[in-house]
Amino acid sequence: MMGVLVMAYGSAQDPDDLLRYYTHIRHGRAPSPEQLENLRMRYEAIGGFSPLTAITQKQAAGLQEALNVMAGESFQVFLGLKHSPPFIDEAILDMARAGIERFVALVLAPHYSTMSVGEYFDEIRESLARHNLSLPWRGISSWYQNCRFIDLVAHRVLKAREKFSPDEQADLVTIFTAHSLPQTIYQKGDPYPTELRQSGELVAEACGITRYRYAWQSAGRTKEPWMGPDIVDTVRQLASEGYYHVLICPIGFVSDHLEVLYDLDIECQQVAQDLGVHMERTASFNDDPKFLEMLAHLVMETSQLE
Ligand SMILES: CC1=C(CCC(=O)O)c2cc3nc(cc4[nH]c(cc5[nH]c(cc1n2)c(C)c5CCC(=O)O)c(CCC(=O)O)c4C)C(CCC(=O)O)=C3C
Ligand SMILES: [Fe+2]
Repeated sequence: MMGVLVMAYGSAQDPDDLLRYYTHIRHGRAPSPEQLENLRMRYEAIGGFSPLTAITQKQAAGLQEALNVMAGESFQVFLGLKHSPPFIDEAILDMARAGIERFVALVLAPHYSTMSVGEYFDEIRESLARHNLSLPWRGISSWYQNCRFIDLVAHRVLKAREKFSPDEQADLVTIFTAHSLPQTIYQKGDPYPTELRQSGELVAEACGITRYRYAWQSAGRTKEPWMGPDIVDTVRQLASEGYYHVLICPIGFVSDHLEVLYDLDIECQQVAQDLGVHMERTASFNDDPKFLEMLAHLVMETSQLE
């Protein structure tokens, strides 16, 4: 039996879990009361708390089903989250207890950065060492180039374009976004910025669109500089250039969560409306069976590599 360790960010369980969650994201440093209150307000604006963990659980269950159909029950999926239970460390222990001898590690984020996917892989190494386990494993660093993924995103882009009239579509600008990171990744030669560009190019080519841009979203509220251009500034910039129809494709994310439901649908949408910009975004994959089939293919292909 091959283990599949599916990993994602995790979200607060309920409003009472917010301080613990925020402190965990900040590597153990508690946020100030103002920072906490600000975060609480953002969660309240999307209905109290994030749907992320529930969606991630459905994705893991759907991936297990797809693997069962395609590979005859030779894979067992385990879920490990970065910042909330079930933690990656618990999933590693569960795998060992289940007698798993080797596993594929998959992060539910398509692009690689040392500060995103790299940290999930670090957590696996630390957990294995902590428990004196020596399971061989293969991490899927990134999967933004996977042609099935590109086709699925292209399909979502074409679908979302239908929300604009044919005239508006002729004028429409598509913006591909991913989570911003501190600018220190530029000095480290991190592949993340290039990977976002490549994924956008591939999708644009697949849908036959030529007017598109890139932006970073959801930059942290810290003093250090984060990667730009920011999505909100980009929408302002486009309006100043005379573009009033904008489609955002948050290609760096595969679920609905705070970054999508608040940062795009509320914060960025408000700025767009104030400017008279018609803004839409592509729908998240969530537990779309086609998306989970794509992940199943990816896992099977990776498990067959020597
Ligand atoms: C690369 C990356 C991804 C994408 C890859 C991946 O998915 O792994 C991602 C996703 C997400 N980030 C999320 C939430 C948050 N991230 C924060 C803060 C931060 N993110 C960072 C990086 C990333 N984050 C970093 C370097 C910080 C600063 C830490 C510090 O301060 O040292 C904060 C703190 C407050 C704020 O800054 O807004 C929150 C609440 C949620 C879930 C929201 C929900 O519950 O629905 C999701 C999916
Ligand atoms: Fe984050």
